[in-house]
This record gives sequence, structure tokens and C-alpha cells, in this order.
Amino acid sequence: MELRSFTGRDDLASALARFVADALEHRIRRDGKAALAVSGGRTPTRFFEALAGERLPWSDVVVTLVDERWVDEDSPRSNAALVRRHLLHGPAGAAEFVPLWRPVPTPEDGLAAVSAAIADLPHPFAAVVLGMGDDGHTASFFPGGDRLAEALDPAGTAPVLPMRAPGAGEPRITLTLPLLLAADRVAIHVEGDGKMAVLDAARAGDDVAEMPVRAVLRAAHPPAVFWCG
Ligand SMILES: O=C(O)[C@H](O)[C@@H](O)[C@H](O)[C@H](O)COP(=O)(O)O
Repeated sequence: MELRSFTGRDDLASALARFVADALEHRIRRDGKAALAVSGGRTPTRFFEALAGERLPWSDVVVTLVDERWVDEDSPRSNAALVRRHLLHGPAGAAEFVPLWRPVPTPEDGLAAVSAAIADLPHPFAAVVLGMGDDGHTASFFPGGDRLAEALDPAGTAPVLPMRAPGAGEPRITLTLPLLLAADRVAIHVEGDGKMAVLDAARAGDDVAEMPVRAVLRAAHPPAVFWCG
């Protein structure tokens, strides 16, 4: 992995926004459209606001999520609601947004529709921004996840899978590893000394089932890790 360290959260947010905006501009110049997949959780808010301030041809950008909790957008746990609130406003509101949640009871019920919507996006993605949990999960690749091996299979062909895991809270839906790693640029965004300790532990071992983020750290085209203390 390539570590990019910052002294403050705002500096990190600006640099990550530029890293993503460069990738989007490049893909738009080449293909006319570009897709971006972002993570939810608590970390990305500042980055979303910085990215929303980038001058981009936003109507040529499609935004989706790396993963989603199976909750409607009124829930405080909805990643889609977070993206709408902090990224898709002002000029960035012209971007198309493809959410991963559908108003059906389970991720299995929504899987066909979500898979079709993801297949329709411009591929490969220009950029993917991942987060990381204290248990070493990334996207919804959780330790103990019921479909973890399938989601991490480098030869897997499903773009999207449901995921249930003890540490996941509600059922989830996630883009799969090969789709994410095919992106032009992959970043992992982590903040705080605790997350750096988790990253160090991940780098020190091999067992992907124990810390699934290892599958991303060891990718042939390794991610850029954006970190600040
Ligand atoms: O929906 C989610 O939960 C995420 O996409 C997930 O993979 C997240 O990136 C990590 O759990 C880190 O979350 P925090 O930023 O809240 O620590």
C-alpha cells in the first residue's frame, strides 16, 4: 500500500477529494462518463464536502456506494442519506446517484435490481473510496460474513452480494472485491491512531477471513491509504 499521511482532517479531505476528482476528470475525458463508489459510516463527511466543492462536469458523474445497510433513507444508518446530504448538493447535485437499497424487505429481494443497476454504470469505476472498521472489515467484507469468501473471490462474477455478519448490525449489500479493485484508483480513508493500529495489524498477518481488509491491501494494484491522526 502507499501511505499518504496528513496532519489534519481538512487537509486529508482536500487531498482525497483531488485524488478522486483527478480520476473522474481522466475517465470523463476518455469515456464521456465516470463512476465513483464511496463508503458510508462516520469518516467520510468532510471528504464528501470537499469533493462537492470540486469543479467537475458533475452531470457526467455517477455516484454509488461501496456498500449499504439494509435500511431506508430515513434511518440515521443509511449511507445513501449521508451521500445525499454531504456530497450531492450544489453543483454536485447534478451527478446521478445509484443507491444500493431498494424498498423491499431483504437484500436478497433487492439483489437482481441492484445488480442490474450496477452493471449499467460506466466500468471500470474511475475511483473507489473504502473505509475500514476496527475489526478489519472494509466495504461489507466482515469477519464471519456469511458470503465473505464469495465476495472476496478474485474470479467471482457477481458484482453485488448480500452480506450478514455478527458485527454488521443489520443485513447489508456490498459490491464485490473484483469490481472494486478494477477501479482506476482505489483509496482507503482512515482517521485516528486506533485505525492506524488496525491497519498495522492487518499488514502484519495473512488471514483474510480474520481481517478482510487484507484482500485490498494485498491487491496487485495496491490502494492509496489516506490517514491522519
Ligand atoms: O456502511 C459501512 O459501514 C461502510 O461502508 C463501512 O465499510 C465503513 O467504511 C467502515 O465501517 C468504517 O466506518 P467508520 O467510518 O464509521 O469508522
